Amino acid sequence: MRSDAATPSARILETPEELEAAFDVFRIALVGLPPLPAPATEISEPGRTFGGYLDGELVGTAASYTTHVVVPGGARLPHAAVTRVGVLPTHTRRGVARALMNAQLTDARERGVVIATLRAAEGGIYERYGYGVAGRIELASVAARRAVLRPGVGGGAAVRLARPAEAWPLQRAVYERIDPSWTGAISRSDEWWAGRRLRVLDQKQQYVVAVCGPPGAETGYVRYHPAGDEESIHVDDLVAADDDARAALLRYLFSIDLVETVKFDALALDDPLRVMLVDERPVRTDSIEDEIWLRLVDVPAALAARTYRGSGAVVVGVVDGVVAPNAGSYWISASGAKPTTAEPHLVVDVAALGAVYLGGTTWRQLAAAGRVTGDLSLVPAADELFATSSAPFCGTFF
Ligand SMILES: CC(=O)SCCNC(=O)CCNC(=O)[C@H](O)C(C)(C)COP(=O)(O)OP(=O)(O)OC[C@H]1O[C@@H](n2cnc3c(N)ncnc32)[C@H](O)[C@@H]1OP(=O)(O)O
Repeated sequence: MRSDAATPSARILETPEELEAAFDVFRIALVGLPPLPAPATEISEPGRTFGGYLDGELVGTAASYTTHVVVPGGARLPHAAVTRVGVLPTHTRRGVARALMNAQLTDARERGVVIATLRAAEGGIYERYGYGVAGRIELASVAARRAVLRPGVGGGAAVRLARPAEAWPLQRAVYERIDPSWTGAISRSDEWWAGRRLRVLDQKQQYVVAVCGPPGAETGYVRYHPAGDEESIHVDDLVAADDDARAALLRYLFSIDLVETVKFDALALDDPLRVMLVDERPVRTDSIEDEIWLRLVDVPAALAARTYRGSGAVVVGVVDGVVAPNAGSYWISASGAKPTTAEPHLVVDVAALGAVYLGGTTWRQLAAAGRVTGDLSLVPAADELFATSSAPFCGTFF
């Protein structure tokens, strides 16, 4: 029964029954998600699933995986991969998601998490909770027959198909051996792997895993599945230790008989694919979408952990309406970032700072959007400081 006066609350769920109930809430909220073909405990990190309550009834949920994220300069920071946020359609717009996000943020801070990221179902939801778009991906279709790699491209390593029994342990072993170090990469937890495997087995039974490199020392893999029509494949996951391994996997994908189109569901915006081809026109952008929504959970720690470039210095003022210790001024130069009592040159809210943190959104773009105030003549200096040599990219969906 609806009671408009009810105040939403959130708490950590512990028992298997509570976790099942939370998954059911998420399944109903995310219209169309099939039931989980295994106990929810298999995909839920203990202590990381929150329940949202109204009138004592479980009506919402939010969960996370504990991993690390790579930030500019290569540091790996404690990270919460936020996932499965949902509120029953009968109880939306009454503050349940806000209660969940705030409880999750407080808990993450207490555990020493520095950054939280998520993948948003809709673009209009998460900025209010302090998340900004820090990285974007390209979805692209490649006409396989016309995709010819340049003669100078490597990729001589042999590619073999993983046997069904080894496919999942092998993907994980290769990912962990590579230990991705690009800006935006994250580690993948036990529960993430369990969840991914269950979903793929449930929905994409015809998936194939191909690996390259010598057995026991593989340097990359690609997992793909046939698309709806019979002449296309979707690349779900492609991980390579280096350019050579990546080229070997691409060469394989473009040479599969009967496959006219290879669809990539997530390429970094500066992926070298086009440039590797003799003719780049077989690559067509289907869309560019937000990938990494980033929330700075601990602003001083996050700012201190990444590197900066150039010779300038700016004092950035940060506004954070939820996490009071994040608010304040930070002196940022190539020698580092630290809190200061100086007057800020540029002022942003924590979501805008999250957007520029990995270098995937620029201060100039924020300024054009009216999201920076202060002495805007220092925007180019801020951009020089925050510039990175590669576009942020995660490549892990959660
Ligand atoms: C990381 C992920 O898991 S992505 C998947 C997210 N889940 C879904 O999309 C499933 C379907 N949707 C839902 O379950 C819910 O609508 C949620 C979780 C998105 C929001 O839950 P609610 O409890 O309705 O949000 P809540 O009442 O706390 O709203 C907070 C604010 O967000 C706004 N808001 C909530 N959902 C939306 C939306 N879909 N679009 C725009 N604004 C929204 C509310 O209007 C409110 O605004 P205000 O702060 O200006 O008052």
